[in-house]
Amino acid sequence: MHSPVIVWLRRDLRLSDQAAIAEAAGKGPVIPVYVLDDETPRHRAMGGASRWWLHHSLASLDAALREKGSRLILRRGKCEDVLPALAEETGAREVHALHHYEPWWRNAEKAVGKRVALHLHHGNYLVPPGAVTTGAGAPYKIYTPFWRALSERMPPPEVQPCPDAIPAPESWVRSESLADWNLLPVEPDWAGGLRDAWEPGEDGAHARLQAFAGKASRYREQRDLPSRDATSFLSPHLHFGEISPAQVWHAMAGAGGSVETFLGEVGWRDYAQNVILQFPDYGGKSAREPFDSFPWRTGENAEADLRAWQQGRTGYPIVDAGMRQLWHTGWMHNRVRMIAASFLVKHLLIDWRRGEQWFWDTLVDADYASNAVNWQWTAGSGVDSNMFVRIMAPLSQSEKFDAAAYIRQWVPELADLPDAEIHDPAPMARPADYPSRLIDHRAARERALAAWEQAKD
Ligand SMILES: Cc1cc2nc3c(=O)[nH]c(=O)nc-3n(C[C@H](O)[C@H](O)[C@H](O)COP(=O)(O)OP(=O)(O)OC[C@H]3O[C@@H](n4cnc5c(N)ncnc54)[C@H](O)[C@@H]3O)c2cc1C
Repeated sequence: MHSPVIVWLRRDLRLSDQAAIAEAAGKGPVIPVYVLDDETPRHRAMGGASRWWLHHSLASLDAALREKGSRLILRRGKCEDVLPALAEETGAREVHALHHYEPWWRNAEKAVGKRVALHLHHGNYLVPPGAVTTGAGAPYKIYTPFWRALSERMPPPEVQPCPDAIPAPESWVRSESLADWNLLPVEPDWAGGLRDAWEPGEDGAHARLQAFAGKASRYREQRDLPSRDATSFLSPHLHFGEISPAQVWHAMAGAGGSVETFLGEVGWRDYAQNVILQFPDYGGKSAREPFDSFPWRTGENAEADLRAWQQGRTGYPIVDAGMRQLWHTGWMHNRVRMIAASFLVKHLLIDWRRGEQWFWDTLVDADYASNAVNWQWTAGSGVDSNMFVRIMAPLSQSEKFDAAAYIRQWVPELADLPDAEIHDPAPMARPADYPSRLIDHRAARERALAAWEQAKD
């Protein structure tokens, strides 16, 4: 009998197109393990919405493994301690895993690799991060040339099906209980909206992919309209690796119409990871110098404004609709993410890191790379942008992208207002339970530009 092989699962919770599982299944009995690690140095503990998702995704993966004659072993602790201990306990000589690029995962991979034979495979990005370089061999900092170079390497490799059976060891080692990990909220149970909106797991991911198939060809025309469900809703599934980007690519590439624009967005995910590989601290450190001494607002009033933003009570309907959609479902439409993020940073002059943290805690697709890159892009503090002075006007954005139905759905206090008024209700038209604006747009703009003048000197 061959000695068993451990498969270390992280953000790659699927059985198909999963190179670590495919490789291990060809070598001997497989022990799939998920380690809940909040302890590895610089590890960013998952936020509440991500933990909710993780619970259900692990349950779904365990059920899928059991159909293949296997099961999922759960352990908690530092990966660099847990995995060598598990190898010793089971007699496993090898650990197989997919590459991950968050700084804490790279630390953990180094530490684990010193104590047990660790084999890392690709498969969570269209192209392995770091592999797309300029002619001179340097990594790209800007999306457009990055995407052009990446496109030349498409299509991605063919998708690998799930092995027919995953060989099991003679006996199973102890697993911790998922329920004991307390990943789900209890008091209060705020996850009702998440339960209604999502089906975590590989089946849920493929159901989303199928539902999107009929819409992909009209993506460019409709993706900015928050009142339509015109995007794929694949982000949490891609984040947790319940579906691979290669599977998404191969399923969609032939859809015709403007599907190229959609594939380009999937490429943003690769781009963001490419930035994190170059700047591992990007989630907490602005890439541009003026932002080190930026006069962000702090103190009681700023904290009250931050809370109003988090609760969707800024008095700007499009911002409030987005923030309430986020709280209720763990997801927000991309155009509205841009508007809401810009509003926090420029209208309220609150440090982008406070917004990044809130999104980290509340998004089901919270992703270190995509979140940080998009927040820094919006703030103008990123390697790829210098746009602080481009201040989005929430009201005209709301009109331009026809957000009336979206606002009615998420801000029911305003549901009776006609389209012409709903984007910017006049003081007399505001229902008593809807707040007045935290700050007037023009005053906010002037304050932001003055702050920028001060920071850049
Ligand atoms: C301030 C801000 C924070 C964000 N934080 C995150 C985050 O934590 N996690 C996250 O996955 N996305 C984040 N995004 C990007 C984007 O909003 C979401 O990926 C998208 O809304 C998810 O919806 P969808 O799956 O329907 O996307 P679709 O439009 O269907 O796009 C398909 C896939 O492409 C990827 N993608 C699309 N747009 C982007 C983008 N701008 N950057 C990186 N990848 C992209 C996602 O994986 C997405 O699932 C953020 C955007 C902003 C402006």
